[in-house]
Amino acid sequence: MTTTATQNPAENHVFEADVARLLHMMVHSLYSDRDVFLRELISNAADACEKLRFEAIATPTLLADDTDSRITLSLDEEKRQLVVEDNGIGMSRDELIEGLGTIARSGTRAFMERIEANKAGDGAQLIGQFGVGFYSCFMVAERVDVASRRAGADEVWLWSSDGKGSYSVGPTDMADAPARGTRITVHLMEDAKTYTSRWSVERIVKEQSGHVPVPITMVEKRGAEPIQLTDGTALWTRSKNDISTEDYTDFYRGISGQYDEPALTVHFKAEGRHEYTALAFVPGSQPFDMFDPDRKGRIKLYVRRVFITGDTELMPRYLRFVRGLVDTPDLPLNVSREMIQASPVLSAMRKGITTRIITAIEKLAESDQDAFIKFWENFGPVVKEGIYEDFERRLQLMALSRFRTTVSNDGYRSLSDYVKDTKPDQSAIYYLAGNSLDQLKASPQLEGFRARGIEVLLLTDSIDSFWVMNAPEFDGKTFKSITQGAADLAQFAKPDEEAGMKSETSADVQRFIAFARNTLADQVSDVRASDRLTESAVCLVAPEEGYDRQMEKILQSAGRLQSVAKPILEVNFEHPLVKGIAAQADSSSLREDAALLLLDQARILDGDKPADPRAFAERLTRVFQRALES
Ligand SMILES: Nc1ncnc2c1ncn2[C@@H]1O[C@H](COP(=O)(O)OP(=O)(O)OP(=O)(O)O)[C@@H](O)[C@H]1O
Repeated sequence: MTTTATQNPAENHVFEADVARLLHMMVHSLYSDRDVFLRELISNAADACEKLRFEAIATPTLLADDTDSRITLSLDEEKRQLVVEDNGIGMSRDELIEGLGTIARSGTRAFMERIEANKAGDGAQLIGQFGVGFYSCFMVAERVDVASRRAGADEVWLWSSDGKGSYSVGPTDMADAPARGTRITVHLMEDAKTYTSRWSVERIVKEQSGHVPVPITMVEKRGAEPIQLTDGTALWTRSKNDISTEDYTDFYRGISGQYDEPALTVHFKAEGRHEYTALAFVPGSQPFDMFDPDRKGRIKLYVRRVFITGDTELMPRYLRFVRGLVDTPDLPLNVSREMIQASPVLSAMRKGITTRIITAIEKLAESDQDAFIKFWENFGPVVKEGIYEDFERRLQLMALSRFRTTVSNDGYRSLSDYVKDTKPDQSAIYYLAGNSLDQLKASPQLEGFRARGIEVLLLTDSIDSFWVMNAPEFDGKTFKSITQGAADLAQFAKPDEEAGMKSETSADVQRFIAFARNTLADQVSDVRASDRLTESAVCLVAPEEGYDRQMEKILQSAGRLQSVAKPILEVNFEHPLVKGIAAQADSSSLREDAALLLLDQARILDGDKPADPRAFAERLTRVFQRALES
């Protein structure tokens, strides 16, 4: 039965609030690069053809006698129209409303915030990444009509909107829609006439959509012969020698939705027990949602050139920035999602691609320092998750990692660099973890290490605190936090002293330490003389057992620590202030204030607040008053 417009008039719908906001932004903020709308429509058309091929595996009748996928662009200069038509899966009424009236993806809010903040004017570059593709046609359209017929259905629906807040959906005549698939008629704005010009459209298609795996033809004007613009051959099936860098870049842009150049391209064919072809890219810049906990890998799975799913675990999480695809003849076409995840072919492919990508990164580190550092700055924080997660490859990933250290200045050091420059008898790789490099550099805990010329890794990524705890030895050296346990620095000489020389603790200092231990007993587990301080009077360290200071803070703020171990207050008995306080009689009321103030000072140096800000202020006032009176 054919449904006609007269039987059932179109209903009006208001766009979801987020869509309306997005449309407003499309038109007002992204105006500068309007060509992208065509890429987005073509990419949706190609996806629709791939979805149909996939559904047709189970239901071959969906294809009827029209088995070859195609995308056709028809231009009409007089009517100022551009039509993008595909013979793909098509959309039912509900799918039209769902697909073109709402925004399902959570990342869209982040996208809009970024556009609104107008950061680096990168809006157009973000369209593809955020998947807000279709709406981009309102950058050039006064009105858009989408006529669609879902494969196998005998209804045709027309969605129509001027992009100003509402749209209509209603049944339409068969004659107004393709026999299968979707026809999108873009009624162009006066200043967007260029999209009816053969040359413009041809240029944009070749530049932006040259590697879409569905052939694209163009009908220049009504009644003209169709011209083939691209042949839809899958790039990855061609020999590497026949593919230029530009070809790869275009393909990468299509698959990633990013506009940059790929930092690395890995294309290979595996033969032997499992056969597959992989084409994967490391992007040249960070995808916006790299740290989104829901973000999955973005490697598409094809079986004999048929797109099966984009939702497989073909990449370990710590390589989630890699984009690309794998095509294998070793899985059945009608493979289910569960079968895929459990399949040994999948794990073989995952292993194979992971190895190739890591090898390519290693080669980059050897061959092009600058490019490698750029890679590291973009993706290092994610790659380091692998040291924690990938038991098999953790040493390899540790060797790849680069760090800021107390001697790196503006550059980076590898662990091999570190180990090469360790002191004789230094058995540990020392590290200090925290939130910001500046704060770490100013940390009192570093003083004794600096004075002895011992390098310390400065770790600022949140994953750092995790992997260092589980990391195996690197080149025979263990990782040791300098905010935990004893520093044992006396074994290393300062430039002006001999190794093993320990200054004598005076009786006064010993007395003061005993007093402070007593006074601060409910706040610290110990007060002791420090060999890690040279300039500051005090610092806090964590006890030998348990977590270091930074890890404690991370776990505490995540609500994952039941009770926090009391820290140890280390006191620099060479410091004139400490000496002066220590010289006071035990009965002096200054001593109690001093002990408590020293503890709060250590807290502040650690980036924390005094335990009781009011009591802290009162104590400080008393000390000032005393100084003024004397
Ligand atoms: N030509 C088409 N044929 C069939 N469905 C379509 C077509 N164009 C759009 N759609 C549907 O509308 C939805 C929204 O499209 P839109 O371009 O806004 O985002 P997307 O394509 O899902 O995201 P991404 O750009 O990340 O692929 C699509 O997911 C698809 O379901």
